[in-house]
Amino acid sequence: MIALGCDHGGYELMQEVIAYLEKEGLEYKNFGTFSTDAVDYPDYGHAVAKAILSGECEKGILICGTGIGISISANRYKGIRAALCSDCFSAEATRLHNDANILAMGARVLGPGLAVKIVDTFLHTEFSNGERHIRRIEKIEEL
Ligand SMILES: O=C(CO)[C@H](O)[C@H](O)COP(=O)(O)O
Repeated sequence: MIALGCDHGGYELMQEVIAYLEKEGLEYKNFGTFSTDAVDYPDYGHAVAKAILSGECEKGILICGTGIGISISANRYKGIRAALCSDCFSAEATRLHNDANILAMGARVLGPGLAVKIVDTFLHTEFSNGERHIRRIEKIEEL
């Protein structure tokens, strides 16, 4: 199950992401927002982080205008590794190396075609399980 969260800046791009997930038959739970009415991005970053930490969802996708505020919000939670990506190389690398559990994107940064490719890359790349990467992730989680 993939947890989705966005603010008003990310709402329209999230509709493209949802269309992709539905086409691929991937299950998701949408924590909102559900319109372009102005909201506060931390509310959605927190909701998606909590859904992952509770075990309800395995991964998350967060979108705000830049992707910055909503990823900062999610990364306040121990055990959350939210990666802000604007390219497919980073989306692949953050799964392989960081075992990122949330993909964050900026709707005012990316076009929908690239954003959907980034989502596809993120969701279809497994953690490498490399010893050095595990050691580094454990150091992140120590704090
Ligand atoms: O990118 C964001 C946070 O990092 C927000 O989407 C952005 O700050 C919203 O701005 P506004 O209220 O002016 O639409």
